[in-house]
Amino acid sequence: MPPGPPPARPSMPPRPTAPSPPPPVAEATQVIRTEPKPEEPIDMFALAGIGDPLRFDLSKIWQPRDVDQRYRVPIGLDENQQPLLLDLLGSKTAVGIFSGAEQGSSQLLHSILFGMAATHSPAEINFICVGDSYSDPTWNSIGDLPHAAAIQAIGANASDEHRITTALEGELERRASLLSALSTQKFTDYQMIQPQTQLDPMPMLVVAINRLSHFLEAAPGFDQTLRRLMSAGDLGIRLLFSSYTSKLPDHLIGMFEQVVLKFLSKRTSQALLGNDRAAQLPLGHGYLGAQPFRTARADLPHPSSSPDYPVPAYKLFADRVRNQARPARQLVLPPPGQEQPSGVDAPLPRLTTSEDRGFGAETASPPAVTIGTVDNPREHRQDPLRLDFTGAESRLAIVGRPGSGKTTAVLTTLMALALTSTPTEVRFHCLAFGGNGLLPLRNLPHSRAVAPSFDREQVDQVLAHLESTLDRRIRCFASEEIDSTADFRRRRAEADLGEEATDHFLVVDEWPEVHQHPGLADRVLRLARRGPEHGIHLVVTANRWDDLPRELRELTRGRIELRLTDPRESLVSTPAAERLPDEAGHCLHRGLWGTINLPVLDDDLPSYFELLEHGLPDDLPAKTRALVTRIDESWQGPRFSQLGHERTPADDG
Ligand SMILES: Nc1ncnc2c1ncn2[C@@H]1O[C@H](COP(=O)(O)OP(=O)(O)OP(=O)(O)O)[C@@H](O)[C@H]1O
Repeated sequence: MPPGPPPARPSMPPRPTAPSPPPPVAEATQVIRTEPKPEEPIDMFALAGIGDPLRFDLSKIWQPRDVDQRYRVPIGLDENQQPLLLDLLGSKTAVGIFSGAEQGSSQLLHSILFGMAATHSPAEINFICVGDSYSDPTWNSIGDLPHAAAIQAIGANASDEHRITTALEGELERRASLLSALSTQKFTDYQMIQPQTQLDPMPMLVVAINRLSHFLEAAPGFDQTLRRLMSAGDLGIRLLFSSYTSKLPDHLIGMFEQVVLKFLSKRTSQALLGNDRAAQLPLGHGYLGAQPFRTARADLPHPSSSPDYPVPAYKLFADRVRNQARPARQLVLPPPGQEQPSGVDAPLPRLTTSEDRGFGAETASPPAVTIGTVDNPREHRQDPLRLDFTGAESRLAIVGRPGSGKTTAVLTTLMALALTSTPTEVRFHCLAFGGNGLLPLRNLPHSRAVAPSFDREQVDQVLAHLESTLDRRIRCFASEEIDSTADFRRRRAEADLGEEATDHFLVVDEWPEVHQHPGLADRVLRLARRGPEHGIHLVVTANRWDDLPRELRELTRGRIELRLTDPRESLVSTPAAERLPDEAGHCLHRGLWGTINLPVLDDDLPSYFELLEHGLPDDLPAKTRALVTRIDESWQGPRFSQLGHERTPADDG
């Protein structure tokens, strides 16, 4: 946005022949302090009635207005030097501001948002600002306003468009369901009734789009959302866009109130106004419909600033109101992975050491753990990436290209289990076919085996042990009339069943290697079929879904899909897989984009700045081993034999 006042300009442009309605007068206009001379630039804050952004009375600016004054904002002065008001509750859903490139439409869009923020509290109006990657200057200081619900430039990042469109669609659904909860179809009626209810307030939401046609080129998928916004009914959402061209999507035609500023092209002027007057307009002049006016500006240098370093009034206004009101509901949160990765304990309650549970978090069985965070743009939230081994995730497949973070995801899952359950409650049996990544788990008191592929005897022993456990449980469940693992766990707490109700986890890291062991795939499949209902769970990893046998693919309803070599092979959604950043630890879980925590303590991770400079340290495996040692040393309960790693007298579970 060009700083400084506009050049001196001639008098008003001629009025077109079409008649225009008299402008309504807002309460705010009655407190204008100084009336600018025709040639003086018009300060938005003076026009809006709040005056000097350094001096206005914070307690007064957002006083509730009469119904007929609400959502009317001044945008400039008409030919009689009277404030010209834009009525956002008027009949049209959208307002389009047109000008040639750099001829003031983005600037007016920015100024109008500040005019709104100066006259309406964040409880009354919120903004979502979107644009192409060159739009950032148009949103200067908007992010500091408590009215800002989201600011999103759509650039090279494939997920940005999806996140903003999903967030808006979620907002449409949320508003529609709030309205229907009050059996009303009008947002203004909702606003009237809501204070007497427990329901959320519903501020007007202005979707501000900078350079609409450029934006739609960068974000073609947004067109569909635009269509929905325009046809959604009276949900209190208004579109405010700037455009350098008269060409617009069909569904906008006739749906917007038109502000036309200077154009160099007579043809565009003809298309918009039916004459070539926009081509004769001086900068800073325009038409609202047929009404000529001079535009107000929020970016005039404040008199207190030095001419060498002019500080625009909007910045001072934003600084004053920042944090001065409850901020708008944030509709787009920072994308996953924007911040530094978290450690395995980040989602856990405080870790302590106790005599009966060792080192870990005090949480109850049954086994379910949070191993990361997922983005839920439709609900405007981020949720824990939670694996529930009592349900769908009892059979879990972790699939992704080499280096996408599969082994790390397994480590984090098992470390999270080890920090939330004792070795009596959960036990791990790992076939470490994918390299040495799982070896640090060997010293966990929860691990019965971490068997490498070359140790055929150990691999066989792992399977034989689980098979006999399964067979024993099948008989035990029948004789004791146990109908579920929940029942099993409950009965364990109450009586001696002659069978430990431990949840066993068979982990097969790098599935294709099973084919090096004749008969192994069938044995694992049998455990996968019958195990979960008897507390025996399966975690498998593979580079591709096609590496898993069809039956196993169908059985594994728990799925973590990391970045695939070919996203078209996704079992979740190809577009979602294509949008996933090609960075280790980014995944899809239940259709949502998430990131997986690292298998080390949060305190052991570098600070954000260290991470920016040096990336992840090389000694993460050492830190995982240190955490394992800490858990091991703190465990004072019974120990069972560990295959290939005998350390303590056995009590075999
Ligand atoms: N959740 C994560 N967050 C940050 N970095 C990660 C994460 N997971 C893995 N990484 C990084 O990516 C590297 C590869 O991870 P990992 O060995 O787990 O991948 P993989 O898919 O098992 O690879 P392969 O198929 O080659 O065995 C690790 O060294 C680690 O630095």
